[in-house]
Amino acid sequence: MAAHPGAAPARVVEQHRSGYIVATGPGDGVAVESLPEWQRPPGYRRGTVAPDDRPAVGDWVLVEDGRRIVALLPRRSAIKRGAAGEHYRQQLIAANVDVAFVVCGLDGDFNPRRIERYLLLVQGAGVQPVVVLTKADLPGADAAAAHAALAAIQALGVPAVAVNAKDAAAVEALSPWLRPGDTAVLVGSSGAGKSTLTNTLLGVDRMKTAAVREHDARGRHTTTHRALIPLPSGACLIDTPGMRELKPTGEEELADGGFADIEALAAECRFRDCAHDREPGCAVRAAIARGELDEGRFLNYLKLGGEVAAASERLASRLADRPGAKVHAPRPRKHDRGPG
Ligand SMILES: Nc1nc2c(ncn2[C@@H]2O[C@H](COP(=O)(O)OP(=O)(O)OP(=O)(O)O)[C@@H](O)[C@H]2O)c(=O)[nH]1
Ligand SMILES: [Zn+2]
Repeated sequence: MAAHPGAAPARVVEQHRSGYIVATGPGDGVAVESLPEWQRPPGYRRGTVAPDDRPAVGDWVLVEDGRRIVALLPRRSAIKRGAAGEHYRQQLIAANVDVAFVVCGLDGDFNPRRIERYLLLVQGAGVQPVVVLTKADLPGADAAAAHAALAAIQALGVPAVAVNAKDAAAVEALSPWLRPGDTAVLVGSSGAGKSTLTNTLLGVDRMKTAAVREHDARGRHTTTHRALIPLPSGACLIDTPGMRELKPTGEEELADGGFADIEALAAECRFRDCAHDREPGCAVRAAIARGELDEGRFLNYLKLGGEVAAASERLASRLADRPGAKVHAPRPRKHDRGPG
């Protein structure tokens, strides 16, 4: 900020190919130019500016003359995903996110394995997860099962609530994580209730207001489908298409991502390289046999651990290919042996 005394901070609410829409307050938004090196020129050369060093939705930037970004301010969290393709790439989806609501319906689609996956991915981004079980009102939703699911998630130290996403009471249930200045995202599979919850959090009045503002003639850009949405509570909700398909980046930690208990058990196995299969003295198998560890969750731990390890390897070889590249190196794993 000292280098740009004439510039003012603003937050990125939309990202486009040629530039950004930034806002200095709820509901406003102006198109600004980005730094030339953040744009992809026609003959885009690899390694010009790493995607990580370009702003994404949720980032704070400095804007000069109200129309030109001159700097990207440091971010406190970043949601990235491993992008598919021949070469490993990381794609930055959202920045400065405080809380991720992991949305899962208590209907036939309820799947603890999927929740475990999202918890791991969210943790990798440095974001607080909160599990939101929707469709608690449906006759198909078994109250006892819902209760057990909530208790199991809370036992991992993760807050969890059950709601009817269509009911305004859901706003109250999520209010502890939607204080003024908080930034939230919704993740979860298709049909889980993310759009429904977004509409409920926005409130009907707010939606109407936004629609009216679209017609204002000040050249301001206001739409109802923007990527960063101010909520009536004073919190911000980031809703970008990329958010809906998260894959491990290779930077996740199984111990911090909801599997601390299994990692602790594995440390008790007789053999350091125990595959927890048929080895004697396996503490993991023993816990499963005693009914203290859910086998489905253990198998998911192996599966997710394999995905993280594979992504981590691709990230490492990517780094080796491009010594000068500014991609963050994976943190050393807590255990030098991967699961499985
Ligand atoms: N009764 C009831 N219906 C719900 C609830 N949450 C979602 N639904 C319904 O479930 C369907 C899917 O909800 P959406 O909000 O569109 O799901 P989504 O997560 O946004 O799905 P995608 O846009 O495909 O990612 C809709 O018909 C909703 O009305 C709930 O808590 N209770
Ligand atoms: Zn073992």
